[in-house]
Amino acid sequence: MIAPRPLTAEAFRPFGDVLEATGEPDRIINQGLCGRFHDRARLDFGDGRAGVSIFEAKPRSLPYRLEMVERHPAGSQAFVPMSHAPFLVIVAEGAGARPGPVHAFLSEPGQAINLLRGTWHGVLTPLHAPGLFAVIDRIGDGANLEEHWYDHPLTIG
Ligand SMILES: NC(=O)N[C@@H](O)C(=O)O
Ligand code: NI
Repeated sequence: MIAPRPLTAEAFRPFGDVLEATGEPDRIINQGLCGRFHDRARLDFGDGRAGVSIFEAKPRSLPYRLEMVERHPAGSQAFVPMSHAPFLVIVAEGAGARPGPVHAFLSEPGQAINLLRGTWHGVLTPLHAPGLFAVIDRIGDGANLEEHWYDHPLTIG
């Protein structure tokens, strides 16, 4: 069984970015009433363009049966919760044809993620309703989805 670890920017850095309001803001704006944590995601949309979509995903529960991971070779993908709830983040190492070791993370309320272009990941996995997320990813022509189905599903949790 793969046990989820707490989601931290440091641990997640090889796979993507953790978006959160921690530490001092980079800028104080709006007459001092707002802190801006500026430009925190390594976005990459290749030859496409940025799109914002809304996902309404069914909540899952732990232990979670991981049947597949996927990756987007043409662009990054960010998941921004629209509810104040943790969600499950699953990624796998490797840039080759097959994913490497799998890692699972449990987010804190208030954290969002941006997956780097080409990062193997489990699909969006909320753990609480409503599974509402804003998703920022590549809109464009051409294939942008590769899937790897495990012969024997992995257990997370
Ligand atoms: N297919 C799709 O739009 N979503 C997936 O890429 C996902 O990671 O959830
Ligand atoms: Ni995806």
